[in-house]
Amino acid sequence: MRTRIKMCGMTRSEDVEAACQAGADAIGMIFYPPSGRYIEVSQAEKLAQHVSLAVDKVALFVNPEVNFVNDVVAATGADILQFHGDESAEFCQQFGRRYIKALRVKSAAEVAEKIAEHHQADAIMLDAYVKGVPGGTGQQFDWSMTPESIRHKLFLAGGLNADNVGTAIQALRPYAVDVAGGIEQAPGIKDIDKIFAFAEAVRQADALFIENSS
Ligand SMILES: O=C(O)c1ccccc1N[C@@H]1O[C@H](COP(=O)(O)O)[C@@H](O)[C@H]1O
Repeated sequence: MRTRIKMCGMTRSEDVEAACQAGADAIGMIFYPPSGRYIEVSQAEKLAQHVSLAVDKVALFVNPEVNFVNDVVAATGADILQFHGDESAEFCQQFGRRYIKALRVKSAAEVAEKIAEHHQADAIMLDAYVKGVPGGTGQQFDWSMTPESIRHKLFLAGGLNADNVGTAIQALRPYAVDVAGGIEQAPGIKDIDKIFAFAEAVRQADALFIENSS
């Protein structure tokens, strides 16, 4: 299995195109106004037109209004919704779209409880817990708190970059890795070299697995 790649927090068309060229499987757009990576719906509508055919468009929200989610989906054609706040399972399911439920890792017990609550989510993202900030902090969490049972639908996030993503893949074998800050020069402004380096580091880690298992 190859590790899927989601590159998140896109604000510029050239970054979207570079991510698609580098081999990203999904592109994330952030609809959480306090984020330095936030984009308006009208901007996202234009950005979505630069996403390659087989690359999923992910719309990220933190405790959004229902109408706002519907507006974003209508404007961007988002394939996948990512809920990064305290949304209930019922809330996430009502849109009839595939969705990723992001959980911030505070304790193993709490993660287990939330995974059980969100067992119908298409994917679970684990990200670092930082008080008062819902995500995109550039911080890593203690990977040993990752339950084995969700590896097949795990999006690993939190402080990943080209230097540490290989170690993360070796340690956890997640379904996908998710990155925002690790491919940037400033919030929302991606660095093309870092985009390609990240994708290459993932490919190298996957190749090592194939090599070691043959
Ligand atoms: O990136 C943000 O600003 C953000 C804001 C609110 C919720 C989630 C957010 N980002 C998500 O967090 C991951 C990890 O970010 P990083 O690599 O540690 O910088 C990011 O990929 C988004 O999925």
